[in-house]
Amino acid sequence: MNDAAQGLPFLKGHGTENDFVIIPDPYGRVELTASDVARLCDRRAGLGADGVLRVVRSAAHPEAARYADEAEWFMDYRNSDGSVAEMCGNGVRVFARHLERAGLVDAGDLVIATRAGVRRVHIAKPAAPGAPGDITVDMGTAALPGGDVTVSVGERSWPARNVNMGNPHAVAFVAALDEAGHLLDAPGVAPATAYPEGVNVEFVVDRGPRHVALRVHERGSGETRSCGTGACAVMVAAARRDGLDPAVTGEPVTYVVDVPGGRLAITERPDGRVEMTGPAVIVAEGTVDTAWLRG
Ligand SMILES: N[C@@H](CCC[C@H](N)C(=O)O)C(=O)O
Repeated sequence: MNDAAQGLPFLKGHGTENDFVIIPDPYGRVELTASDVARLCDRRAGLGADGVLRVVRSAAHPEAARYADEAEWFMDYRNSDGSVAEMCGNGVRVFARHLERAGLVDAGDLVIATRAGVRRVHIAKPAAPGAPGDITVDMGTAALPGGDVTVSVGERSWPARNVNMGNPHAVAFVAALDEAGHLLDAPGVAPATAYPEGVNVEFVVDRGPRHVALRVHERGSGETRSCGTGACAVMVAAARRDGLDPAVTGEPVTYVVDVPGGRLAITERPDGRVEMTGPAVIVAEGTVDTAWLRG
């Protein structure tokens, strides 16, 4: 934290119940340590969230200055344990909703910088007053590193697909979502060399044609109610398992991906770009007591 700060303005929002504390910091003056982030995200002693989105002008952030001409705003995302991650799909939608609500951008098209590169975003106009439209994010292309991966919880294990959406995922198809138990701890993943930076793990079941449901254990946040990058990784893994590859057929493919906190629509296009559409809501705003945060 910046010692000069008297109180730290924040907002709270969520996308399919993946929830975030949002810290507006246009000039990059707020220094958030890992322990500050963990305190903010603490669900009993803090505000409670799966992660923090710091909203900084790209020009004011050393990791994003190179994007400043293209993307005015940089999403500085941290997991709830304070660790830094490259990308957060639900976070980008919530970040865009905050910018729109604050009057910093209009509905329509914008570009947001992330550690995984720039992401093109479309904010749909409200269908009716008070009914915010969905937000679509071009999530870039999925990388599918080869090699077998195995996910395990206790004595059980499942083959999984390694998918990178700017951040790392292991996608395991299971017979039932409760097979993986309570997910209090991070699932084991082998070989560990497949994920030198850690991994997000998705467990997936089929719900119908091009319709799946997932549970997720997120690196740095534990089990959450949704993961946007995870839903995209799952969609691509499910499509390949189903013998569908838009790059081969020339036709886009869309899957509905149910998450514990809602529903996302994910489309893979023939050029490999993956688009995610879903809701994003701001629910509160206020001021953090900086004496508490530093205490
Ligand atoms: N919930 C996010 C992903 C957040 C980052 C992830 N935990 C990681 O460490 O890679 C999403 O919606 O994509």
